[in-house]
Amino acid sequence: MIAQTANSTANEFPQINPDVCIVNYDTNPGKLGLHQDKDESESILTKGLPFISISIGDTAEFLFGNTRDKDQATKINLKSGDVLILGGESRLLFHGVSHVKTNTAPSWLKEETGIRPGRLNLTFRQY
Ligand SMILES: O=C(O)CCC(=O)C(=O)O
Ligand SMILES: [Fe+2]
Repeated sequence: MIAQTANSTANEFPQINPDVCIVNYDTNPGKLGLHQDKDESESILTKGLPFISISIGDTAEFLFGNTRDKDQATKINLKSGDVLILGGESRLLFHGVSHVKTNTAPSWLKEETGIRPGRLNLTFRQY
């Protein structure tokens, strides 16, 4: 299942103690080709410990699947405030961003924070 409540998802994956937060700011097109995240240690990957991606600002079209073929990948929108957790059997899925959708950030966020056009993405990882 892809979309779950935070509570049910949190209970399914082993907890991580992140030691790194990678911060990216993507403007349109913000393309990130399909890849697997395998830089973490063998033991982290073997246990399926998740990494966590938080999206703020403009919406990204996010792709994931079992191969590097973007035509076979599932597409979902990651909107501002969405939290994506890839762990367990999903830990080594191929994933990427096809594009960032211009001017899709919530208007309250733009007004209250002055955030620039684009998508702020934070990924928390344990190495
Ligand atoms: O943009 C995202 O939500 C995921 C980013 C990602 O896959 C990565 O940094 O390896
Ligand atoms: Fe990744």
